[in-house]
Amino acid sequence: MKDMEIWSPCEDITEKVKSKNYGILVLNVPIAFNCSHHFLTNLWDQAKVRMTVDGGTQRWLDWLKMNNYNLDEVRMPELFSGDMDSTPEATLDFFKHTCTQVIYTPNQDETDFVKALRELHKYCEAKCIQIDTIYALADTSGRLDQIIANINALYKCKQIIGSCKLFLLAKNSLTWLLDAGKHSISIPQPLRDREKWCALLPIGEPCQVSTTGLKWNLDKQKLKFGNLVSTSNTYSGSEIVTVETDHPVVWSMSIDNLL
Ligand SMILES: Cc1ncc(C[n+]2csc(CCOP(=O)(O)OP(=O)(O)O)c2C)c(N)n1
Ligand SMILES: O=c1ccn([C@@H]2O[C@H](COP(=O)(O)O)[C@@H](O)[C@H]2O)c(=O)[nH]1
Repeated sequence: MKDMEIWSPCEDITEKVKSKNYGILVLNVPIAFNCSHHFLTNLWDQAKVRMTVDGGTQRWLDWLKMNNYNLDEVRMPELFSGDMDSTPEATLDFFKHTCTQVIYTPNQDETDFVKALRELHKYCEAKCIQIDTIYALADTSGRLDQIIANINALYKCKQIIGSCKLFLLAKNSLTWLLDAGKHSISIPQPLRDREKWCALLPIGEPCQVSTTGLKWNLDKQKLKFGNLVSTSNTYSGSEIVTVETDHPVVWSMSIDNLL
């Protein structure tokens, strides 16, 4: 187990320069970021590998058109996968004339998201592309089953993408899994100053957690559904939040006004 896992994803996505070793994946969710559209196109353009997942492909094309991008001038995804139940025939046809690899993943025992992670990993291995991070555009509104399935993907992804980190990036939140052990999470000043929300969610299993840097810290307390779950928490002002947990726990934080 590592001594302390260091996280600074807010800085990474806003500065977009710290690590360019990331992949981006567009799920079938509304692309409704409150930010300037340059943020998204930049995140897309600078990725080492781009992927759209089933209905996410149409969402991405529609978003580009809505923002007046010329499709001939935009980088197409390297990969587009799914069981294709949400993709119009015309969109599949469109991709036949591009360099995008279209991968049909019909298995109905896993979500298109999880299957996409597997395909992305295979692609990177085959092309010797090194990525250490994947941002999945995964808005947290709408279907509760899919929201939970997307969180389940955080739990499953280690078996699929190894040590590569997976973040669910929504228009106003960033969510990822903290493994058992110690973590240091860097909190940008605007989030601390505005006392934006953060949460520790023991979704997979109960866990014993200690924290520093939060308004409502935990001291070897058990987080468990049906008992204590740390929601609507916020920051005490410290630049760093530390979390020590004996089992994996989901960390979610507001990124309102950051992008
Ligand atoms: C016990 C069990 N419950 C439910 C399912 C059904 N199931 C799980 S994942 C999956 C595929 C979901 O596909 P995805 O494209 O991710 O979502 P969709 O929008 O089509 O629901 C299906 C059908 C199953 N195979 N096993
Ligand atoms: O309401 C939704 C629908 C879908 N997702 C995510 O997108 C992929 C692909 O979905 P399709 O419906 O097959 O196009 C799915 O696996 C989910 O991860 C979602 O988050 N919310």
